[in-house]
Amino acid sequence: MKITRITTYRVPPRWMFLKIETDEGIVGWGEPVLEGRAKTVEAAVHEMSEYLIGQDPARINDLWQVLYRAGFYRGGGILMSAIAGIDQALWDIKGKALGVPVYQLLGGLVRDRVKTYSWVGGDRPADIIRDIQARVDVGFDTFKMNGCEELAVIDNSRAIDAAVRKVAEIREAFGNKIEFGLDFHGRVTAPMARVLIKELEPYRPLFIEEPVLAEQAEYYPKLAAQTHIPLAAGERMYSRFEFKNVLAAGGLSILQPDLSHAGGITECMKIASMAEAYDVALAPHCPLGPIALAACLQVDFVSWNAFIQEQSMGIHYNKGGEVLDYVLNKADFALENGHIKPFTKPGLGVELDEALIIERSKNAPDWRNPLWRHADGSVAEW
Ligand SMILES: O=C(O)C(=O)C[C@@H](O)[C@H](O)CO
Ligand SMILES: [Mg+2]
Repeated sequence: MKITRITTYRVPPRWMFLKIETDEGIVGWGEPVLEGRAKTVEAAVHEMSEYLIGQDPARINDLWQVLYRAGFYRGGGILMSAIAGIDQALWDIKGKALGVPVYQLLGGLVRDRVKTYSWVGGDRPADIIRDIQARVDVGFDTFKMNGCEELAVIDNSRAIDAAVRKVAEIREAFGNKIEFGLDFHGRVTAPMARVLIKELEPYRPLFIEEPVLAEQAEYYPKLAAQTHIPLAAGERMYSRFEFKNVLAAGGLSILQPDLSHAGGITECMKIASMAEAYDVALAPHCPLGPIALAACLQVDFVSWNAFIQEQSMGIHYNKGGEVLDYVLNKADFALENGHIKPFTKPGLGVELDEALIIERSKNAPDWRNPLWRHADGSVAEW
C-alpha cells in the first residue's frame, strides 16, 4: 500500500481534519491542530507530506521517526501537532486495513468503559452552579472549569477570595456528590499559585491543572510539597522528552498530553507508559473535535493508568461547530453517566461526514483566542 494524497480541511469551530489517501482506496483521518495556529500547522503538515507521498502507511514507527528527526529541528507545538494528526491518520489506515479498532493493535482493552468529564463555565465562569446542575441532570458527576480569572503577577486578597468563593459555592451546592478539576490555565504565577492552592485545599478539587505555566515546570515539585491536591499538566508539553524531565523532577500526579499536540497515538502511548512507571495517572487533554477524542479514547482503552478523559461536547469554545456535527456514527459516542464504551469499528472508530467537512471548510473561521490585558494595560494570560 502507498500513500497517494494528503488533504487538510480547516473547519468550524477551530479544528483541522487531515485526510490521507492510499493506492488501495483505504483512507485515514487525523486532527492536526494547535488552537489558534491552524494555518501554521496546516503549512507544517504539507511540508511534511514530502516525506509521506509514495511511502507505505503501515510503517508508522519509521514514518514517525522520519517526521520527527529528518528536519533537524524538532519538538514544539506546531511540528508535534502536525506529526500528531498524521500519526492518527496512519493508525486509522492500519486499523481499517486489518479490520480492527486501533486498541486491538495496541494490545487490547484494559477496561470496559472510559469515564469522561465535562467543561462548565466559560472563560470567566459565571452561572457555574446552573451549568453543573444541567450536566448532573444528564448523568455527569465530574467537571472542569477555569480556576480563576486573570491574576496579576502578585494579586490581592479580593482576587483570591473571588476564586475560592466560587469553589465554596460549588461544594455548598453539591457536597461531594460531584468532583471537579480547576484549570489555572496558565493564568497563575508561581507566587500566586502558592497562595491560591493553600486557600483551595479545604475544598478538595479533584486536581489543579496547569498550576503554573509549562515553562515554570520546576515549580511543580515545590507546589506539590505544600498541598494534598493532585497537580495536573501536559497540554502544553509536546513530546516524551519534555514529559521525561517533568516525571523525573516529580510534582505532577496527572499527565494530560494532548493527542493532537504531543505527536499522536505513537508518542502518547510512550508518555502513558512513562507515567505509569512513576505511578502518575493519565488524563489526555482534548478540547477538540471527534477525531482527536477518538485518538484519546484508543489510548485510554489500553492504558491502565488512564483515569478520566476530557471531551469538548458543550465546551464554551465550540461556537459554530460541535463534536458530533461531523460524525455519522454518533451513537458510538453516546455518553452513559459520563462514560463512553469502546468503539467497535476498524481504525479510530469515527465515520465522518466528508461532504459536510468539505462544505464547512469553504469558509472556516481562523479562530484566535482573545488577547487579555490587565487593568494597567499589560498583557494578561488568557
Ligand atoms: O481544555 C483545556 O484544558 C484548556 O486549557 C483549553 C485550552 O487548551 C484551549 O483549547 C486553548 O485554546
Ligand atoms: Mg487546560
